[in-house]
Formats: sequence, structure tokens, C-alpha cells
Amino acid sequence: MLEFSLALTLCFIVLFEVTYLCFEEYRKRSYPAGRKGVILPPGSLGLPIVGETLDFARKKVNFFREKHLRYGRIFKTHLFGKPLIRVYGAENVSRIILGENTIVQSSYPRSIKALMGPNGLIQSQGHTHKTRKAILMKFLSKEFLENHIPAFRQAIIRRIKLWCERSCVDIYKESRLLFVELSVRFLIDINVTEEHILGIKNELDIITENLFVLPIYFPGFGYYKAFEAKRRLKALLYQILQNMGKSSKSQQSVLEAYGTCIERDANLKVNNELLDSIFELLFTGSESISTAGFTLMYMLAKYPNIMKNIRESLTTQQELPESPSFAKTEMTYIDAVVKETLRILPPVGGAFRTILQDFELEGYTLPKGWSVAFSIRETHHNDTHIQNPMTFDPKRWLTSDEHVHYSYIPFGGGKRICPGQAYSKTLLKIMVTQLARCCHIDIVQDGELDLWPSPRPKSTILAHFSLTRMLNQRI
Ligand code: HEM
Repeated sequence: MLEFSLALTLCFIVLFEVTYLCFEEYRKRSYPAGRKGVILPPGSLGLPIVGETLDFARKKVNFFREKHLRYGRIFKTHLFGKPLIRVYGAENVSRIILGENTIVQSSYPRSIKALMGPNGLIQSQGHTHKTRKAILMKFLSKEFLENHIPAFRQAIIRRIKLWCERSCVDIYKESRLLFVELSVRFLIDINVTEEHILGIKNELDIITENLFVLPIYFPGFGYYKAFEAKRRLKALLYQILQNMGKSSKSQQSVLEAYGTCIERDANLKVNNELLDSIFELLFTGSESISTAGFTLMYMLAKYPNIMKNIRESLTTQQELPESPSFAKTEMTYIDAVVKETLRILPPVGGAFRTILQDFELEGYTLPKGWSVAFSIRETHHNDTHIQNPMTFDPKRWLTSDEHVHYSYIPFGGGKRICPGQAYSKTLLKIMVTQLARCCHIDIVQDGELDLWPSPRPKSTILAHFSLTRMLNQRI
């Protein structure tokens, strides 16, 4: 009898959910139709509820490419249960970025929101977002980073030495390990053990692999695996934070900043909110930068002339990355290599927003309640302000004035601009400098790249690192 009532209740819940989804679907699809003057962007909303998600899952990046080729810079579709408008191009992107909190609001797919939890920066809005971000930006600023440059440099050199001792190296995997290590040491504690770093990296890997999945919390499903990995990771962080306190004051600062910001107990008492925030920072702080580290190493190995140019461009001053001038703003050849790699292979392909009120782009209405995504990758590859966009040419940033606002946006812009921009550029520059000064990189096993959700090898890419000069040597 009990089983029968349970089954009946379950049926009722499922029926209710399906009816609700159908109603929501109908409401969203029909919302703008029939209203005078409303012209929706071209494209198709596909099947009810699933929309065009299945087609997208099959084609990934080619899905967007094909649609943009067919419809131009703006089209409508229906992905992950929501109608979506996708745009690219400096003018469209700037309208969306600058419209934060007025016409649009930052939003992430449901699976990411649930994983990150409500306590972090990415889900906060308005005043809370502004305060948290200001504090974080201060501790990730160039000035603050300069104190840490010698420590970063040592950690990078140590990894490069290990790569040179091996016959070949999986550059994607090693880049992840390097940047997870740097994030953990910088954001949490310099003294974290190698074993803990490996543990954190393994859990982050599971989360990354299961980020864009159906939100089904049941053993065996990707969503469940990601949540379990987050639970284990938080337990690991708890252990590390409990044992902390012996590390240097400057190393505690990022943590302190976040702790204060969420009104943590003054003497480093670890609570769930703090763990969620540290988790978000660790995740965002190692995900995109390790992709950038991988693509940079790949480009350096693929284009030996770029390595040669970097070596030639290194003056004695620039060879010492711990010198303050390293973090200055003038464009050097190394800056240009980093910048061009982030342009041609942006680690974050685009960003999502929820539309708060109807507005127009290119003569089309973007209706309230729908999602809009601006594409960073398509803007970098197709924007008319950039000449020969598919050519990898770092020199373009030295010789011409190609930078038109919002045609180059690897870190986004406006209120939601990436707070890790200075941190990432500094670390990537140190890595490139050390590699160019002391190493020769040969690809031993090449392969194609997948661009969704971020650039990564379809199958393992192996490289051989050989020392051409002693690391750690100042000349
Ligand atoms: C090459 C490396 C990186 C790239 C290309 C990158 C890219 C981006 C982009 C495009 C956004 C904006 C998303 C949007 O507009 O919705 C963003 C946001 C964010 N990034 Fe990064 N990121 C990188 C490294 C980092 C690092 C190292 C950290 C942390 C230390 C970090 C933390 C964040 C956070 C917390 C946000 C959300 C900001 C907000 O909502 O206000 N990122 N990132």
C-alpha cells in the first residue's frame, strides 16, 4: 500500500514537472509573438523543451559556426531548456557588456550555478557583487602580484625542470597541474603539500569534465560525479585550512580578503560559506589559465620562429621576470605572444546573460526572459576590425592599432570583467619567458583541438622538452 502511494506521488510530481515545463516553454516561445513591431532574430527554436540541444551536442562549435554563417552576427536557438540569442561583433558585445544590470544580468547554465553554490562572486549581484569584486581585484592587482613574482617564478622553474627530465610530456595535463599548484599556493597557502595539490587537481578534473551536463543528481550521471568531487574537494580544503596559520601573512591575504568579505570569524574559522567561496576561486582561478598555459605551450612548440623571436626580444631587464618592470604595461613581444594566443584560442568562448527587458540589436528584438550569449571566439575570429583574423601573428599587436574596444575580449569587460586578468597575464608571461630562455619544445605526438567548452586536445598531445640553458641562471 505504501509503495503504491509512493508511486502515485512520484507520478504526480513527474506529471506536474512536465506540465510546468510545457507551460513555461509555451509562455517563453509565444511571449514576443504577435506583439507589434517585434522582429525576433533569424534561426529556429527547434523541438519543444529540448530545442536544438541534440544538434548542438553532436556538432558543438560547428553548430554555432554554421548558424552564424547562415544568419550572420545574430541568431536565435533553444539550448539547455531555454531560448537563447547568440551574437558576436564588437558593437553587439559592447551593448551587452555595458548593459549589465539594466538590460541584462550575468547568468550561468543551471548545472554550473548549482555546482558553484550561491556564496560565490559569479552568482552575486548588485552591491554584494560590487563589494566582493573590489576586494578580490585589490588582491589580484599588479601591485600586489609583484611581491609574489619570485615565488611564482620558482614554482614554474621547478615544473619546467621536471618536464625536461622526462622523455615526453602531456602538455595539457601538465599545464593543469602547474596552474592548479600556482592557484593553490597563491590563493590558499604556499605550504600546501604536493599530495594535496594532486588531490585538488584530480577533483577539479572531474568537475571540469562534468560541467555542461544534464542536471540529474543520481549515481552514474555526470552531475552527480561533479557534486561528489566538489564534496571531496571541500573536505580537502577544510583539512588544509584547519592546518593553516603557519604560512606567511602575504600568502593569507586573498583568503583573508574573502573571509572578511563574507563575515567569517576573525580567527580563520572555516565555515561552509568560506569553503564555497574558496572553491569557486580555485575553480575559476585554475580552469581558464591552465587552458591558456596549454595553448601557449602548443603555439610555442608549433611555431619555432616565435620562440626565436622571443629569445631575440629578451633584453637583460626582461630576462629577470621578478624585476618590477616585468609587470608594467608597455607592450613587449612576449605580451604580444600571450595576447595573440588568447585571441586565436580564447580559453572562455563566450558568456551568458539573462535579458531583463526587451532591447534591440541589429534591428531585432531581444525579448525579456530569454538568454543572450556573446561569443568571444567568433568576435575574435570574424570581427571586421581585425585583419587576417585566422592568422597567428603576435606582431600585429606591436605594429598596428588593431585594438578596437570590444573586438578583443578574452577577459570579458564591464562590471563582470575577469578579476584574474593581471594574475593570469603575469603568470603566463613568466612561463613563456622561462620556456623561451631555457628550453626547446618539440611536439612528439600532435592532434586536433576541441574548442568546446574550452580549447583542449581531442587526443593526448605529447611534447619533448630539452634544456638549452641552465634554468634559474641569470645572465
Ligand atoms: C587566461 C585566463 C582567464 C581567462 C581567459 C578568463 C576569462 C574570463 C571571462 C571572459 C570572464 C567574464 C565572464 C562574463 O562576462 O560573464 C571571467 C570572469 C571571471 N573570472 Fe576569469 N579568466 C581567466 C582567469 C581567471 C583567474 C586566474 C581567476 C581567479 C583568480 C578568474 C576568476 C574569475 C571570476 C571570479 C569571474 C567572475 C567575475 C564576475 O562575475 O564579476 N579568472 N573570466
